[in-house]
This record gives sequence, C-alpha cells and structure tokens, in this order.
Amino acid sequence: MTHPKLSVEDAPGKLVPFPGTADAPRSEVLTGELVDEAEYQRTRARRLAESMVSRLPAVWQTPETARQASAQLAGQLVALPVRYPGSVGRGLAVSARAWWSWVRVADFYAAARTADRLADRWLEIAAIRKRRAWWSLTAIGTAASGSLVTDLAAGPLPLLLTGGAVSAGLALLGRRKDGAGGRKAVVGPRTLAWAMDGDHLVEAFRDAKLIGRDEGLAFVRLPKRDGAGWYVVVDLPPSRRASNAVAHREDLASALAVDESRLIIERVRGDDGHAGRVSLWIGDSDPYAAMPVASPLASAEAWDLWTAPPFGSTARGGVVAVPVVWTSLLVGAIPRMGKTYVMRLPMTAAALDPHVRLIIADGKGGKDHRPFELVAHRFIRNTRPESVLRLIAVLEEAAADVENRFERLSDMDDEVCPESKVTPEITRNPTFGMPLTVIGIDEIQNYLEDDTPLDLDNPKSKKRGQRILELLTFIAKTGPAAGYSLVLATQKPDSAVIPDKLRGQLGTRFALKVMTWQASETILGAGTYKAGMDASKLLKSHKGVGLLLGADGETDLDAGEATAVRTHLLAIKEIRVACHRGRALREAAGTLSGDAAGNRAVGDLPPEVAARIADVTAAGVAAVEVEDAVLAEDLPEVLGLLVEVIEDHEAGLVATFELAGRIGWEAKALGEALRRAGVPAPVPPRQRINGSPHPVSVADLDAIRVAVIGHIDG
Ligand SMILES: Nc1ncnc2c1ncn2[C@@H]1O[C@H](COP(=O)(O)OP(=O)(O)OP(=O)(O)O)[C@@H](O)[C@H]1O
Repeated sequence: MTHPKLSVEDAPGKLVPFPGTADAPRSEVLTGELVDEAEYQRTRARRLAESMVSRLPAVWQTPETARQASAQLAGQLVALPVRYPGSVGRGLAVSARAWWSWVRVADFYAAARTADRLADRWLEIAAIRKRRAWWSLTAIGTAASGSLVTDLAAGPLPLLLTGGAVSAGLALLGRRKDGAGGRKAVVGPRTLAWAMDGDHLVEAFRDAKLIGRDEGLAFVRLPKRDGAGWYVVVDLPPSRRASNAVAHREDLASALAVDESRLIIERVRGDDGHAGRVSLWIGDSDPYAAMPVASPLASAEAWDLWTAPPFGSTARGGVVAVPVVWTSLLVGAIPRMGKTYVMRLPMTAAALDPHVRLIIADGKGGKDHRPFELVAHRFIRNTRPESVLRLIAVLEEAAADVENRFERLSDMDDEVCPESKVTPEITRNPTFGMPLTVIGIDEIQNYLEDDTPLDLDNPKSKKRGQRILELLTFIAKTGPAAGYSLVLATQKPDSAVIPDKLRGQLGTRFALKVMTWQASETILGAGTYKAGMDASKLLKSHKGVGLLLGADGETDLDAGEATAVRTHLLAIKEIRVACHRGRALREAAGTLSGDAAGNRAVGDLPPEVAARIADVTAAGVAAVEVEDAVLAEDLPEVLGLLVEVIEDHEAGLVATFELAGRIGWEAKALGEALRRAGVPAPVPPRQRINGSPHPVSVADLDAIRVAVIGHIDG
C-alpha cells in the first residue's frame, strides 16, 4: 500500500514525483546529458580541484575570502616593524614575571600559605629560593661569557642570529591574540569564513557552553561552501549530546555573531550519525529573506494526492513535501504571516486530483478560498448563522460517511482491501464512492467559539461551537483510515480554542511566526520549546516561513526535529487556474459532486452514527465542557493561564520558577498570585526536586487542579 511520508530532501534540485493523471501508470523519469571525452575529463578535473579546495582552511576556499585574507596578511606584514618592538617588550615582561615567580617558588609558597603550613615549610622554601637564585646567576654568567667567547672567536653573526631568534620568541609570546577584547564588528562572508575555521568554531562551541573549556571538536566534514553558505559536520566530545547543541542554537549563533535565522544546526542521525554528531549550515545572509519560490502546483496539470504535494524548501534549498493522506495539518500564526497561503497549498493539490473530494469552510469570510468553489463538494463561505448551521450539517454528513465507509471496507474482499483502510485503488474507483476527502477550515476559532445554543429555545443546550468541535474530533480520530484528512488554520491555537483532544489528532503541525514561545508550543506540542523549536523567534519579515513538525509517526520527522521551511508562494490567480483545471478533470472523470455540481442538499445523520460520535468524543467533550466552564466562571487570571500550560499527565510538585516561566511570569509573582487564588503552598514550601543541589520554591500541580475545580463548582 502506498504510505506517503513527509519528506525533507537534503539535496537541492532532487526530483519530486510530479503529476500525471491519477490513473496513468507512473514510472521514474531519468534525465541526463551527453558529454564528449574532453568535457568529461574537464568535469573530473574540476571535481578534483573542488575537493582539494575544500581541504583548505575556510578563509582560503573562496576567491573573495582568500583576497580578504591575503589583504589582511599583507596589512599585518606592513605593520610588523611598528608592532614588533611592542610585542618583544610585552614578551620580555611576561618572561620576567614567569622567571621571578619561579625563583620565588610562588606556587609552593601560595599552597603552603593556603594550608596554613607556611611556618613548617618556610626553611624549605627559603632553601629552594636560594638555590634557584644561584642557578639564575650561573645561567646569566654562562650566557654572558659564552657570548663574549663566541663574539671573539666567530664574530657578531651568531650572536645576532641568536638575538633575533630570542626576540622573535619574545614577540610571539607578547603578541596580541586575535579576537581579544570582544568579537569583530564586521559581519559578512569574511567573518563567516573566519568563524568556520577550525579553532574559531571550537571557540564558539566553548563560548556557547556546548563543550567544556578544555574540550574540542572532531571534524567529520571540513568547512565547505554549500549553496549560499557554509556547511560543516562535527562530532562533539564523548557524553556531549547533539540534541543539546540543537536546543541551544541561539547561544551558538551569538557565539558565531550571526542571527539565529542564518544558522541551521541539525543532528546527524541514522547509520552515518550518532547522538553526538551535528551538522551546521550558516547562510551568508538570511536565507528566508530571499524572494519566495513559486509553487510547482501553479503549473501542474494534475496531482495525485497520494503523493505528498510540494510545500516549500529548507534554508539549504532542500525540497519539502507534506503528505495529506493519513494525517491532518494544523497551521497556526499571528495574523498576516501567511496561514491562508500555506493551507491553500495542500488544498490546491487536492483540487488538482479529480479523485479527491474537497470540503471547505472559510471562517475569514473573504475571497481567499472562493476559487475552490469550482471544485468543492461542500463550500461554506463565512461564519453567518446559516453558514455555521450548514457547516454542522456538512460535518454530520461527513461523519456519517466515515462510519459508512468503515462498514463497507470491512465487507470488502481481502484482495481489494487488505487492511480495513482505503487504498489508492479504492479511493480512485468511483464505484466504491470513497474518494480521499480533505476538509479545510480557515480561522477555525471563528466557528469553535460560536456559543449560540443549538436549540435556540433552550439556552442551556449544546453550543454550536461545541458541536463542530465534537464532529471534527470524531473525523480527525477515526477518519484518516477512511480517507479523511483535516487542514485547519487558526490565529488562536491555544487549548481554550482547540482543546488537546482535537489538537492531538492533528499529526502535522506548522507554526509560522507567533508572539510567545508558549503559543509556539501550543501549535507544535509540549516539549518542543525545550528541544529548541520556537516559532516566536521567527521574524515578522519571514512571511510564509515556519517550523514544520510531524508528530504522529506518519511522517519522517519526530518531535525532536522541526524543520524551518520557506513555503512556496501560490497566488489566488494561480489557484483559480488550478481549480479550473481540477473542475475539467472532474468533469472528464465524472467525479464533480455536491455544491460544485449544483447539488447542495446535505445528507442526514443516521441516529446510530450520532450515538457513535457521542461515544467517540465523550472524553473530548467532557474536557471541552470543563474548559468552557472554566472560562465562564471567570477564573483568577493565574489559574486561567496555568490551565493552559499544565499538561494532563503532569502531577505532583514542580519548581515555581519553571511553572512561572511557562506563563512568562516571575516566580515571586506566581507564588503570591497562587496564594491569593487560594492554592495552599506545599509543606515545606522549598524542596529539592529533580536533583537540584539546593531546595527551591515549589508549587503543587494537584493543589492547583483542586483550586480550579473548586472555582468551577463555585
Ligand atoms: N510563502 C510566502 N512567501 C512570501 N510571502 C508570503 C507567503 N505566503 C504568504 N505571504 C504573504 O503574507 C501575506 C499574508 O498572507 P495570508 O493572508 O495568508 O496571512 P494570514 O496569516 O492568513 O492573515 P490573516 O490572519 O490576516 O488572515 C500575504 O499578503 C502574502 O503576500
């Protein structure tokens, strides 16, 4: 069975499987170029030269940096006569200090003093001092007489040579160290090449505290030009973790004097990697500030949605494709960062596949999604009351279809349906009536926050938003095997709007720029901030750029490795053209259905399916009701904030500063607010937890829960 994986290709330019009509057999197409012997030899020579150049120190690898390095070297040579006497003087002072400390037996003296044994050791120290003074006088006398004899016997040349060598040694000792007194102010290719050179890179790792002062790095791949930046692979010293280096990207960026958006640091995994191996790529400039790349979907004749559609590219130019089948996508960001553009990418791919059914609800209510009306099975234009009611009916129809599909799948022949899941053949065969179905909802919070009662005569009846949540949770939970996927976008990704029960089912997450690390975590998932993934660090100028994470095992990425992706740009004009093509393909395949075919009547929800939805979502709904109640009861601010950051599985004590950090408060303010909100402090209030060497102020998560419930119950 085809099992699409979210793929991030490292090699720029690698071919993405590209359309072909869904039914057409697809075979791999190889491209090549015919070259003659001379051209072949030239290419070999060029490769050899490139490989030799990559072994040079980084600053000598590109003509520009080599020119700058030579200019710097020439400048240093010109300044040498002026700087030389000063260096010799400093070297002399350093050696004199070292000699004096040796004669005075300074180390022994200091040790005896510290141990209060000076009186015992004094005679011994005095004897050593006398002995060393005599040795020094003897050495000076021998050197002076040796010089005199040499001068008389062989002339002044040997003395001049020796003096020159000694002065050079002193100058070396007294030279000003490069980089002393702070980091260089100049940024650009010169300093980057400088920073990538072995010793400087090791120094940066030390400064960022990723390795110890006396530890080093082993270079697995020497610094080398790679696209518009530098690439290097290093092994950390034993017991240092690569994941820690990834989590402290910002520290390393600071030590290297580059903006963190220019630094891509990743673990090298698999057979070629290990837990202490990291790859570093540093861009010459902000890789996300470049002109956006146009989406290949704009010119695609058709798309087979079982093939992950192109989504964007990594900083290094690798192609990123995001699967739609078996998983659901959550896109979150502050306004105007590109959520709508991003969610329209997989939906356009869906529009280009005639065997895909599209259901779209536009919570924004503008024209952004209108082109999809040409192909959409169901299309809800806005959040007006009648539209919200229609969305509920459409989702009920979809939920009933999910149930019905499972029944039919279980009755199917093993050959056709080996796993009680849809297969490409099943979804493409109109006689089965089980096309892949993508439900895309933009600004979903506008639907979920609708607190109009379903039954207008009964204000206590279930709210419309709750019903939508219930249905979406059901579809997200049970739908993927039946060919259903969700693509949801929101500017309010917090758990009050999208409860964990639903969010947990959305296995692929994409966080564009958000304001706080907490908001980033609510999109990407708990623990992602600590692992170094923080979408609040993206710049506002990074439109369409976000962190992509596969969190449901259906993708190649795991929770430890979000990838920064610059999404492709696909304008509404191009989407409209694609939708026209999609409509023509559907008409040809006889699959144009629902609203697009003028059939707006929505199917009913059979009572047995309604009961099943209630079962499947019972836990989720209970949680939602608690959360809604929490909001309704107007909790003290501190409890309202904590409810959002304490995970269901957490219990017991937690350091107050850690809990305060989660909501962006000071520990002291949190302690006081908890006291005011009636949360009793643990006894004793300061305890050693998580191996802390000293007792720290702690808060009791269970007591906080009790207080929240107390407030709800009044
Ligand atoms: N991949 C991209 N590359 C460059 N710019 C982009 C990209 N995607 C979107 N943009 C730009 O970002 C702007 C905002 O996009 P979009 O309307 O999708 O944002 P949004 O987050 O949905 O906004 P809102 O919350 O207001 O609905 C657009 O004007 C578009 O030009």
